Amino acid sequence: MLQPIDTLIHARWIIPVIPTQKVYENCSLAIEQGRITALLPSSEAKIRFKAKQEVELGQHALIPGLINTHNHAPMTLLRGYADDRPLKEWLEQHIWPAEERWVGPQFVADGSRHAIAEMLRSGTTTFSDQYFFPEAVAIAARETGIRAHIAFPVLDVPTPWSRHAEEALHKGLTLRDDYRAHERIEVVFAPHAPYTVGDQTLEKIAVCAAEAQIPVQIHLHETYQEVETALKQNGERPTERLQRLGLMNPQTLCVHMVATNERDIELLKTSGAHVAHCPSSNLKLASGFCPTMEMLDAGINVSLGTDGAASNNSQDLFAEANTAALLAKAVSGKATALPAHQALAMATINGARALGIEEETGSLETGKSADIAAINLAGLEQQPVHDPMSQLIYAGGGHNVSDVWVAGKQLLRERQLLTLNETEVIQRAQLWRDRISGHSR
Ligand SMILES: CSC[C@H]1O[C@@H](n2cnc3c(O)ncnc32)[C@H](O)[C@@H]1O
Ligand SMILES: [Zn+2]
Repeated sequence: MLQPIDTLIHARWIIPVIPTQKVYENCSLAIEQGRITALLPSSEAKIRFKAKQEVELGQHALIPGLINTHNHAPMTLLRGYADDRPLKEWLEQHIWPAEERWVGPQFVADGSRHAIAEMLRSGTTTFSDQYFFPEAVAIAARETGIRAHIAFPVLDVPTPWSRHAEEALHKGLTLRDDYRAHERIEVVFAPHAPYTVGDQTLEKIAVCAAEAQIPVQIHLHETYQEVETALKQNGERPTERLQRLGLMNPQTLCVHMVATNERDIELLKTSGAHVAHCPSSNLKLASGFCPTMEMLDAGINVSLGTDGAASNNSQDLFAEANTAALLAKAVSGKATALPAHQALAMATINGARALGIEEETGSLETGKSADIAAINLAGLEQQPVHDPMSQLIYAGGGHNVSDVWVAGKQLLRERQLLTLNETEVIQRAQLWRDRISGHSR
């Protein structure tokens, strides 16, 4: 008697990420009620299961869905708006004025749906987002089926979403309450950066986060200028300040960590805080190089993020994995640094650890949520396939992703989005472009 299940996916290769470096050939994943129930040879799967839906992916690699641990999804609508400038000038003279003028619930809804469409089409099944009107980002994630960490922004200064930190905290915690029981969406703290949030607010967040076990993410040590200014102002490095305020711990995700010294690495190591590495954004804004190999060798958990589309300008986490691997070699002077399997781990299981959801996702293990990406390796540019892991990181990219599932639900089939209307997403982006460009800067 065949065992009834929901979905059976047969693939040429399955790369589960855990166990590390393992590649299974001609195997299948069985899925029941959104979870992986078995990973076994296809020959056995076909005589053991009767699935409602059976998918044959004879030239594909199945991997855990990618986890983008730092994004500002709605910024897809500002892609290309102010390129080729350093961070401070980019933010203060271009992005913040544009956000003040244009950002509202509809901008965030349209931009989020656009980013989610791009992420799903490049194999991302979970993203962590930090942006104004997080209610609208959460709705976009809820409606499209992707998994999300909605990191609500807290700044002491007025923003399009909040007049002051008090209001941001109140609105954000109400939103967290609204999603308390949601299986794919968690709402967490995002104090924007040490230079936009004062001690009092950071301390408040630290106490609340520790009490209620809420993750925190913050832009940290993004540039040398940030660290130098902080040292001049109060004689403390931002990492030391966060440590003093109770924010360096395993619930904190430090985004960027470019301008680091030995003391910062030691603090990251002893505190158990995580690092979100955003190599394209760091390169494009000329912020510097995050010493990822030093961090990984010290046992620090380093994940990957695209950052927003205005500073990348892509939402493709495969591209980040590729850039991270190449950059690590260049920075360390060692070709052995950050091999393909480690880059893939950074884009998957390390991301899950950074968000505190490693029990749920980040690898293709039985019992975990069926968050899966299938990558077609049949193309000219991927031949011959000596090592599928190598093709994924060094010879592929998000454009080779064919199918995606989140919690067992298929969201992408043969590159067609199943929960989003691609034409409508493009039309909304063009409408925003017309609005923004018709207005003097
Ligand atoms: C508080 S919502 C997010 C806020 O952050 C801005 N932002 C985008 N990219 C970066 C970056 O690399 N460093 C610092 N701040 C960034 C975004 O424009 C929003 O204002
Ligand atoms: Zn950012």
